Amino acid sequence: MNYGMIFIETLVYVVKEGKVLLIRKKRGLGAGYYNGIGGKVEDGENVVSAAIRECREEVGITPRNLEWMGLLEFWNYEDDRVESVHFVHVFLARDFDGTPRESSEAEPIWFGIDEIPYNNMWEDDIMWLPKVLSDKRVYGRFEFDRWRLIKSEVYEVIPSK
Ligand SMILES: Nc1nc2c([nH]c(=O)n2[C@H]2C[C@H](O)[C@@H](COP(=O)(O)OP(=O)(O)OP(=O)(O)O)O2)c(=O)[nH]1
Repeated sequence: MNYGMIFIETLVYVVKEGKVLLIRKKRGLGAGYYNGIGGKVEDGENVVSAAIRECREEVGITPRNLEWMGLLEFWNYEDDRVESVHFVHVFLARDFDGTPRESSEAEPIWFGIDEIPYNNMWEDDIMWLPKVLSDKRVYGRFEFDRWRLIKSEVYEVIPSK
């Protein structure tokens, strides 16, 4: 959903047999980084249907039973001006249909939970993704200047699951 500079987005982490499915993003913002599967919610979609569509488009799988794990806010500044604000809903999926395949946007790769390549990921991920993968819900607010992290706040959502 694009309200000018405000975006509603999704991120899905598929976890199965002690591994998490990440993508290596091939283009756009964050290209070259490993990330969960996701993108912008489009007009007429709800957040869950967008999360499912992005999984199908990016890696050809359909997640089952998405569990909502939290909300992240990414505020990107250019000097003192807000360039864009991204509200990102994070989900876990413990099962899926289909077989992960590469697309023009993403290459899917499984990582052991202890082998997640945080130094090739967005800087904030190490502050909240371990909590999500330990089944904790999170709320995070991050400020960036030209997409370099300058401020962070992370909370576990209480009551937890
Ligand atoms: N893990 C993580 N994900 C982030 C961070 N910042 C950020 O925008 N993302 C995610 C949220 C969205 O899932 C994704 C945005 O991807 P995108 O702009 O390519 O969206 P899209 O697939 O709809 O692409 P497009 O059609 O606009 O090209 O990146 C971050 O700091 N950490």
